[in-house]
Amino acid sequence: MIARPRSPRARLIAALDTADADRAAALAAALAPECGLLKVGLELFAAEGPAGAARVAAAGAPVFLDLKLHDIPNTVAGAVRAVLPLRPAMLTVHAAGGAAMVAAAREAAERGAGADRPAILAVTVLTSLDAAALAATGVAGGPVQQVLRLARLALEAGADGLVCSPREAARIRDAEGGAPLLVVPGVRPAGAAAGDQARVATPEEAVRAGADWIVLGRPITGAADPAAAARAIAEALGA
Ligand SMILES: O=C(O)c1cc(=O)[nH]c(=O)n1[C@@H]1O[C@H](COP(=O)(O)O)[C@@H](O)[C@H]1O
Repeated sequence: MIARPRSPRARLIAALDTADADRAAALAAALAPECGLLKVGLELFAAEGPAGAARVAAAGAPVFLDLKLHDIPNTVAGAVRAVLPLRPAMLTVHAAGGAAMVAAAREAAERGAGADRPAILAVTVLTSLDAAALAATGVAGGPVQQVLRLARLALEAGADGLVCSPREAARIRDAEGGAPLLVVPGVRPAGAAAGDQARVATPEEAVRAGADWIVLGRPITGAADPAAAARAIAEALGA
């Protein structure tokens, strides 16, 4: 399983959110030397499937396959088995799928890939949800409380780590300690547009709060020079 990052550059995960495999491959080639991992998400996977993910992997950096699986345990286990040949370093499931589903994902990964398995990361509360949007889904108590509840559930079920916003990272570290891998999207360099992200902070704040890795998409891929944008973020973290 992937080891914790040892340098500011290694903390950086670039999200390659595009439906165009040629663009994803070009971004991957430019960004592989500047980042710890490259993230393949739903947009590229829906458009280009495993072949799209393989083109990103060809750039040479480890791949974070962010499929946010959320289904009955049997179906999630099957999906995990199906993507193992891509040798992702990280794979996401939704903690809200429940303990049995998270456990099924972990077991399928372990059986299929042994010690080489991807880290199973449980997404807690999407960073695009503010308190009102979360309440509208029927969850009482606010994002922090729900993130902490789902974090405990997922870790007890066998998740290796969590995905949360920078606003909850320190609270997770207080509650769960240093062991869980913490992957934090909703990250914006000072002055960058938040877009559809609701719970955001800067790269420096996210790392100070306890993030192992930070995920940035548009602030990097939307820049005129994505590699330079990634380098600037790593430099701000002390690279
Ligand atoms: O699992 C994720 O990576 C994820 C979880 C979450 O709660 N919020 C979130 O933004 N992400 C992903 O992180 C990336 C953020 O992209 P930008 O908003 O463009 O920086 C996207 O690829 C999202 O799919």
